[in-house]
Amino acid sequence: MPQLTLQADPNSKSLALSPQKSTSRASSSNTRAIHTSPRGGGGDIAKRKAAYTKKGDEPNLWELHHIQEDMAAINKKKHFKDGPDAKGESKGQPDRGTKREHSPEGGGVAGARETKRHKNAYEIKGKVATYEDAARTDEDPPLDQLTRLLENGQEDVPKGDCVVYWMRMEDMRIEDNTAFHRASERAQEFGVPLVVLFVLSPGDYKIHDRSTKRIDFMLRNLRYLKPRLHELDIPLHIVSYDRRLSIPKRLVNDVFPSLGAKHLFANIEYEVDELRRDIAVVKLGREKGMDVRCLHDRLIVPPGRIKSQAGKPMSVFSPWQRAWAKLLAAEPKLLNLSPSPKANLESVKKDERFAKLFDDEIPDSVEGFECAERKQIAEIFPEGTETAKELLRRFLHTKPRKTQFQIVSPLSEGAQESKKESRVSQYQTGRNLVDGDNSSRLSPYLASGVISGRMVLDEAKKYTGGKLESGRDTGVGMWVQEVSWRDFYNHVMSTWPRVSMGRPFLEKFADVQWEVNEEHLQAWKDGKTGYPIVDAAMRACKARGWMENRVRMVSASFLVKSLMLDWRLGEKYFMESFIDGDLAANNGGWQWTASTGTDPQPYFRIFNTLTQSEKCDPNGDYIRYWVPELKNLKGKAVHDPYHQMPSSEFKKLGYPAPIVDHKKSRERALFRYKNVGEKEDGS
Ligand SMILES: Cc1cc2nc3c(=O)[nH]c(=O)nc-3n(C[C@H](O)[C@H](O)[C@H](O)COP(=O)(O)OP(=O)(O)OC[C@H]3O[C@@H](n4cnc5c(N)ncnc54)[C@H](O)[C@@H]3O)c2cc1C
Repeated sequence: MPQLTLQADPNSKSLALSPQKSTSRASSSNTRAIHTSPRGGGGDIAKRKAAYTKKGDEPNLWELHHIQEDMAAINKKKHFKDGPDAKGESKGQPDRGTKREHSPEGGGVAGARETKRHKNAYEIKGKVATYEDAARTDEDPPLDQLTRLLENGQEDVPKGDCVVYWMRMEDMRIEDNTAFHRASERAQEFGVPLVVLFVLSPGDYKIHDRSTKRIDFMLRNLRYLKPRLHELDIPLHIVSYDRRLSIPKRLVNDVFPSLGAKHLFANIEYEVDELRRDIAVVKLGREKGMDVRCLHDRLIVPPGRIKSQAGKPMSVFSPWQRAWAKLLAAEPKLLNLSPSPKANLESVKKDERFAKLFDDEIPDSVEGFECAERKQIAEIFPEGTETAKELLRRFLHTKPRKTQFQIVSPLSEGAQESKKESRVSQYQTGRNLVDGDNSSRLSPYLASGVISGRMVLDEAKKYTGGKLESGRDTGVGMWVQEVSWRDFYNHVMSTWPRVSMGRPFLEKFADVQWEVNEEHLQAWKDGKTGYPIVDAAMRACKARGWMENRVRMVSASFLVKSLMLDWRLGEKYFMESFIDGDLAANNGGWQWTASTGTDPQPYFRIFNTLTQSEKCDPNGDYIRYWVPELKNLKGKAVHDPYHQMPSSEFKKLGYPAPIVDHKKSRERALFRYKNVGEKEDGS
């Protein structure tokens, strides 16, 4: 199979125009705006404009959009100077009126407060948006901008020679796919072929910290889809652009005209960069007389639908979740599945322009994202919607299996059918255990859209005789609640995009003082902290690209509260490692853990790693499997060998001693959260 190499993109000079390097953090966020200076200045913008003019480049709307946005920000400087009203808001429901508050929560504004400012590890690498940049983005979130743009649709667009559905790496399925279905309807109405477009964008993958496992999973799913699309005589057209900012222009100027396409359909991705890209596509497309439709599909309830009684967005999960369940009861059509797309006429192959697309090759790998463990990962997470459906079926109808946390196929034989003792029926307790397949393992499939949230809840509904349960008193109800967390964190990210720009939701914690300790960071990544449950989880993460929820929380908490390392370092590492890496969920999980997020774990509640270990892995099987140095230990010693064994015996294990003392590190964390901006030694 061919290997994808990065293509130079002559049309994308716009990248060179920005003097600020975009960063992986920016990725999901604000590529040009992320820098360490606390006050982004107009000088940068003037330079960028000058560079833009000097190069005599054709207008690139996306870049212009960024520049205009910055200009607008300067004009609004007065507005920002005073900082947000620290008292004005009730918890989690900032004003979303015409003049939005930019600090979601009272309690201090990073950068505005005079604190002893120590550079944090992450900031040194230039990964965190300034308070102002984030505030500006929150004030008029890109999703709102896109929505406004789409409200004034393009009228009377000629039908063109085909309709294009642009499949993204988050909606890789044929069934229940809103944009695919609507594109198919339009193609049928016009009597023209439907083409599926997939854009490979290594530049995006780099900047967005994509893992090799996730990119490989994406390619495997493309390979799964291609023959299924061909059965419908629908070609899968693959293009590749390394320079992500050039994508709108390349598609609108080159790809769509070459296909004679006037109508484009896509599902919305809620990350800031992706929204900005789509805004540019809509604008550029309209300039060329195209009709571009961006549709809600990813979530069960589209962002913005759930508001408090006062009409404000909600940031506390429990009331939000109740409103979510109430809305689904009132509008069950939100759960309706879209019909699958119809086949093209076979004559599509008579037109040379479309015929050749059937030969488009899916690369074996993307340069820079070769997955060394591909075979193993493909065994643990086989691709395809049919697999996802079978995993869901097994979760609902078969018993948990103790060996399923290992490197084994989830489709292996031996799963015993049982409704009464099925995994979902035991989910209330099972979800906190790591020594078996107690949860669904569907996160990679949901993150890549191989199966939809609606499809998943449709089965949950069937399981309970047609009524969707979402209360905590049954296993299935509790599981549905977990699925709603996915919606919730996407709502949060769409409403307060600041969270995806390296900013804490609670700005009052922006200046918590982190340690800068590369050795500790590396020990955490390598699973060599001397805390067995953390080490087991981190080694499992490396081997499988996946972790059970409980150990995601434990290992994240260990990084933040025990090692006192910046949560953004952990967030980035998880994204770079996970096959299910998803910005909204990952950021939500990290900000919860770091006590900086919406509805977070209070900062004074610090996980005791040892207690957590004994609860989530009661027999120590998970630890023994993933940390072979401890495989022969009996009883409780496996959770805490350093303290439970004579030192001479411990030394023989070849396993590290704990790199921090739990009690001392706990006190340190409490001090630093309580006294933001300070270190306990006054340094
Ligand atoms: C620090 C941290 C980082 C995380 N990073 C990610 C990530 O990158 N991608 C990701 O999909 N999940 C992430 N999660 C959430 C959660 O850990 C995983 O979704 C879950 O472990 C996946 O296992 P499962 O599919 O068996 O889940 P199940 O328990 O079977 O739940 C079903 C589905 O609900 C959704 N879900 C469950 N819990 C959450 C949650 N807390 N937040 C959002 N969605 C949820 C997932 O799509 C999941 O597949 C993170 C959690 C933490 C604490």
